[in-house]
Amino acid sequence: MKMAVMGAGSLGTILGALLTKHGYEMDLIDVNAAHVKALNEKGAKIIGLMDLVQPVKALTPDEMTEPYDLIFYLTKSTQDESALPYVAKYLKPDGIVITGQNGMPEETLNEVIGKERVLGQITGWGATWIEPGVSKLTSEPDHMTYEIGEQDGQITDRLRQVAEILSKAGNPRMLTNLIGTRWSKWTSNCCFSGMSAVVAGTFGDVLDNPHAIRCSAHILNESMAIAKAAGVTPEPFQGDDYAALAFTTEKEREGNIPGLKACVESHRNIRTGMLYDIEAGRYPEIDTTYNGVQCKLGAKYGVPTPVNQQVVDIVHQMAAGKLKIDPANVNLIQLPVLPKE
Ligand SMILES: NC(=O)C1=CN([C@@H]2O[C@H](COP(=O)(O)OP(=O)(O)OC[C@H]3O[C@@H](n4cnc5c(N)ncnc54)[C@H](OP(=O)(O)O)[C@@H]3O)[C@@H](O)[C@H]2O)C=CC1
Ligand SMILES: CC(C)(CO)C(=O)C(=O)O
Repeated sequence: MKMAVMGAGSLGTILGALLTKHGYEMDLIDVNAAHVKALNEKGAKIIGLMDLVQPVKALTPDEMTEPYDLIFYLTKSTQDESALPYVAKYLKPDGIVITGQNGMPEETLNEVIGKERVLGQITGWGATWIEPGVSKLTSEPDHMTYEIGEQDGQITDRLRQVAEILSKAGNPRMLTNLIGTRWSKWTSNCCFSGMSAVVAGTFGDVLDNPHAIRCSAHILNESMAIAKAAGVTPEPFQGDDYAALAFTTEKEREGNIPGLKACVESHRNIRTGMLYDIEAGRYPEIDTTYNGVQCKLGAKYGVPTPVNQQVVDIVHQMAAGKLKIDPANVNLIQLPVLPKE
């Protein structure tokens, strides 16, 4: 079986290295020529919570020649436009692509690749690209989870086959409600990655700021209202029932905040990749993965998203250099007034 990781960055370098180590024929494909060179010459070096140097085969998209049976798709959503045409061109007619991106990425892939060839993967671990050839694993290796599913919820032979492959790089679980599980992770990302950008800090900085965590709670509320309007049943994610944290009154919101905080307490050191992107002068995933998608879906289903919209506006202004990367930006967000109880 001929396989590739498309977008061998933070996550993809590690996934590609681990699958290569277990004997799979893997190509690590990435636009960063210096990274590709280092991977080929020195191997993939994994640091942080894993210590591994693994010889790998890497190439740039322009060097692709052979069709693939299975492609793990791990570029950022802001790179879809440049990466997906290569996936479409080099995927066998009966091949599959599985997207491990955050957000709700399947729809975008369906349009370019065709729904019948697209599977979804919720990546439950983190990594940071350090320099050419090097990626840092930021989650414990035994917490490297992959929740994978067919878009129609069937447990198929090909899904089992992907689970078998991913079992060599962590712990896969097959889902019958991919979108329901995605919804909860996506909600969590919008609450904490979105607000991590606004507070110019870590998830812990969001947790410790009373106004910021209330903003996160309202983002969750908007997301759950959209799920209801869209007919989606959110599933618990990593044991946390985000849907149960929705509220209608101020009293309920305050009562639910400790539960919301508990969902990410163990991730308090994470700083959203959107901040790194803004600092590096790159456009962040706000419109294509995080709160901007909430606003688009809210508009589609007639659900107001005032807090998500303010997060999007602030991140846009930060990315355009019109607002400083400053924790005080959180004070710009105004919350909707709720009945007291
Ligand atoms: N990092 C994490 O901890 C987690 C990330 N995710 C999600 O997974 C996805 C990937 O994230 P992450 O690994 O951090 O992203 P990275 O930016 O680290 O990796 C993406 C890689 O794709 C490369 N790339 C860009 N354009 C193309 C192209 N046209 N063809 C091939 N490669 C390309 C990038 O190169 P260059 O940098 O030069 O543009 C980069 O090396 C995102 O959706 C993210 O939200 C999900 C869970 C955890
Ligand atoms: C939260 C995290 C680090 C992983 O899901 C992420 O992808 C982001 O905010 O950029």
